[in-house]
Order: sequence, then structure tokens, then C-alpha cells
Amino acid sequence: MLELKEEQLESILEKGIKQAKNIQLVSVTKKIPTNDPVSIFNAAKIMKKQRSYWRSAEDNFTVVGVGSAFEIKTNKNTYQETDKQWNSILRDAIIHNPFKNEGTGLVAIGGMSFDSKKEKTALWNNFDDSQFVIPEFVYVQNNVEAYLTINVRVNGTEDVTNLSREIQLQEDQLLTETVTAFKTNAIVSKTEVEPQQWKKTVQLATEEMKKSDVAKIVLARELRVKLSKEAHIESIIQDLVNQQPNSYVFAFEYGEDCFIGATPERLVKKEKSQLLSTCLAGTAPRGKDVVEDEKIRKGLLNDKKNREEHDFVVQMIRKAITPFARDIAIPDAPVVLQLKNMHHLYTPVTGIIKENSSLFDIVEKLHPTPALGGTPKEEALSFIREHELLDRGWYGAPIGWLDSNENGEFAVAIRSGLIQKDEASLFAGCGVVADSNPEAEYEETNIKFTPMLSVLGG
Ligand SMILES: C=C(O[C@@H]1C=C(C(=O)O)C=C[C@H]1O)C(=O)O
Ligand SMILES: [Mg+2]
Repeated sequence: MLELKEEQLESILEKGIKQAKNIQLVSVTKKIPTNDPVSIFNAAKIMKKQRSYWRSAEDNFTVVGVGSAFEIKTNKNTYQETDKQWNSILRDAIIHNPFKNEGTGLVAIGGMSFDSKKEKTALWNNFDDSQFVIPEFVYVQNNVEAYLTINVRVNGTEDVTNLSREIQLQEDQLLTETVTAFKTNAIVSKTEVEPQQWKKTVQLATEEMKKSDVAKIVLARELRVKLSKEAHIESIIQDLVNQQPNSYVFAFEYGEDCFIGATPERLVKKEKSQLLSTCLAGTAPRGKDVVEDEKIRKGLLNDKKNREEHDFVVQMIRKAITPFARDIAIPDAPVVLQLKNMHHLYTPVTGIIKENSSLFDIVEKLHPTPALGGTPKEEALSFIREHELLDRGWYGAPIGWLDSNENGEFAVAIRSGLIQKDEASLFAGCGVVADSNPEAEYEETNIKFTPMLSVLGG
């Protein structure tokens, strides 16, 4: 194992302190023995540090962000402004990273709101339209390998010996604290926000589609949940990881609020120049046994309405990435992705990213795909803005991370909820097309609440 000597940390810090300009970030990555990501997340709480958590759906890849060395926040022109600030930080940072693996070096982790043009409510007060943090500590686990990156913001006046001693103490605490007890969460009440009105809006959307060229509109609704006591976030993360093995598990904490969930939907992944995206739309329930599952799977593959919902996403993603990628490969027909609580139609997308296209350029073009917005995009978005009785906040929006080695990944924040102490708002939506039935769509949203409901204890 390549160890980072204490003197080495000191000498890199010293260089940073001497060089310090406006924002001087010093970033040092080292290889460490694997640790328990949830214990690190828990230690961060004890240390009163801001926290973020990400686990990938496909790879055994987890990121835990602790504290905030720097924050990139914007409320307008979100993608380009975030990209610009990130690049300027990268330019000035002193990065010591002998590994260059995914998630090592400088990492920014965060997300954005679904629609910055929709009027905000107090629910999402702690979340900006685009908010990424460069944590003070980043623990990354990639299969059996683990890395710890320490990011320090210096201004030139620090005493290097004291600073490096303080960092060492924090690191020790972060890596040795364990979660003493997992707690079961329990739900005392559930309140659906305007379910009848929601069905009427679905009906209205279908009528709109019959008389205009709008072909799909995704409509979401909210479920308010009261818990018996303050939610135990560590247990919720652990349960999501156990129960939803083929989903991205994420948690972003800002102030006292935590946006958390387990989404099966990748928006885009960038591995150097390799691009991966996913079309995910079209839903059916799980069966009671393998025989019934097989019947449902066949039914979903051959269902005209679900295939239509899905195809809008495939067409749009192909079009959106064409300016940014070559060698785009998309299978002709979807397959079925089986999750714990439901089935989805799934089509993977691959390509090679052209030079000069950043991850944020691609995210900007992709979001929202017709899996969360609709077709055509602008018309669907104005319908949602006008009729949906919901401040989506970060629900349905891109969330993810990026590193200083040209890697990064964004998922679509569905199957999620905003937890505020002993209360939570859960969100679920579905793709409405011209022949949608409001009652059936309502049932579909009920299934989509279950991944979060089951980890909250009800
Ligand atoms: C909008 C959600 O999910 C989306 C809608 C789907 C559908 O209508 O079939 C399927 C997957 C997602 O693209 C959600 O879970 O809230
Ligand atoms: Mg659907």
C-alpha cells in the first residue's frame, strides 16, 4: 500500500499556503484500507460536518463526502456557471493524486433543482438551484480499493504544523468511529397531497395531448409522512443499500434537511471519453412468484402504451447526445429491469464523447428527458409548471459527482424524499400519454412510493 507520510502532507500544505491566492485548494489523495461508508457518514455527524453519500447502481462504487472545503452554488444559468466555477477551481488547485482513479483527486458532489423557473416553496429552502460541495474529506470505495482525499482551503496565513495536526486528528476520528446502533424508523401517519386533483390533472393532460402535438407529460405528486421520531439517516441509507441493490443510493444533507433516495435511473456517466446513458420509462408491478414475474415481464415488453412512453425517451436521448458524442449505440428494443418493487423498460446508451464537451454540457442537454419532463420538452415543462401541485425541488433532477480526472456520473433523483427531522415529503410521478388512465397512473405512483416508504418503516 502506498502510504502518505505525515511529512508529505505537511510539505504539500506548505506549498499551498505559500502559493495561496484567492481560493487556494490543496487536495491530497491516499490509499487507505477499506472502511464502512455508513460509519464514516455517521462519524461526520458526530463531527458536525456536512454530509453527502453516493453509491452506484452498477459498480461497487461508493463516495462519502464530509464537510465543505468549497461550495459551488448558483441560482441562474446553472449548468454553465457551475462548470465555469468548477474549472476555475481545478485550474488553481494543488492536487496531489498519484492514482487518477474514479472519485480520487478533487471531487465535487451535489445536485440541482428540477426546474429553476418554477416558483419555489419553503419546503426546499435549504437547497439551491445548483449546489455542489467539494468536501473536506472524500472517502471513495471502488470494489476492494479505498481512497481518502483531504481537501483544504488555505489563505496563506496558516501554521502548517498546527493545520496538519488538526487534519490528522479529524481523519483519525472519521475512520475509527462506528455506528453504535441501527434504529428502526416508524411511520405514524401518511397524507397524500390532493390525490383526486392529481387524477384530474392526469385527465387534463390526456385531453391536452389529444388536441395538441404534446405527446407525453410526466406528472408527479407528494406524500407527506410523519415519523415517530427524528429519522435515523444512517439506517435509512443502509436499508436502501440492502433493499435496492440495482439502484443508486444517495443522500445530500444541507442544514437540518436530507434529500435521500434510491434511483434506478442513470442520466449520464462519463469515464474519460466513454459516455453511458440510460432510457428508463414504462412500469409494471412485481409478481408474487417467478411465474407471475415472467408473465408481467412479457406483458410489459409487449404493452403498446408503455413502449410508447419508453420510445419518447430513447428518441430524445439519441437526439440530445448526438452533438456531443460519436459511435452512439442504442439497441432497437428495450429489456426489462427488475427491481425489488417493480419492473421497468430499460434501454442502455453508449457513445464516445467528442473533445471539448463537458459533463455539464451533456447534463444540460439531457435534463429533463421525457422520463421526467415530457415531449416536446418545453411544452411539457410549461404544463407541469402550470398544473402540478408540487414544488419538485431536487426531485427528478440531476444529482451526482465529478472528479479532476475527467470522470463523473449523474443520476435522476427519483424514488426519493426530503427528510426534515421527524417529517418527510416523498415524491413519485409517471409518464402520461394520450391513452393514459388516471386511476392506473395513480396506482403506478403508489408503487413508486414503496422503496422509500419501506425504509421509513411503513
Ligand atoms: C417519475 C418517476 O419515474 C419515471 C417514470 C416511469 C414511468 O412512468 O413508467 C418509469 C421510470 C421513471 O422514468 C418516479 O419514480 O417518480
Ligand atoms: Mg409509466
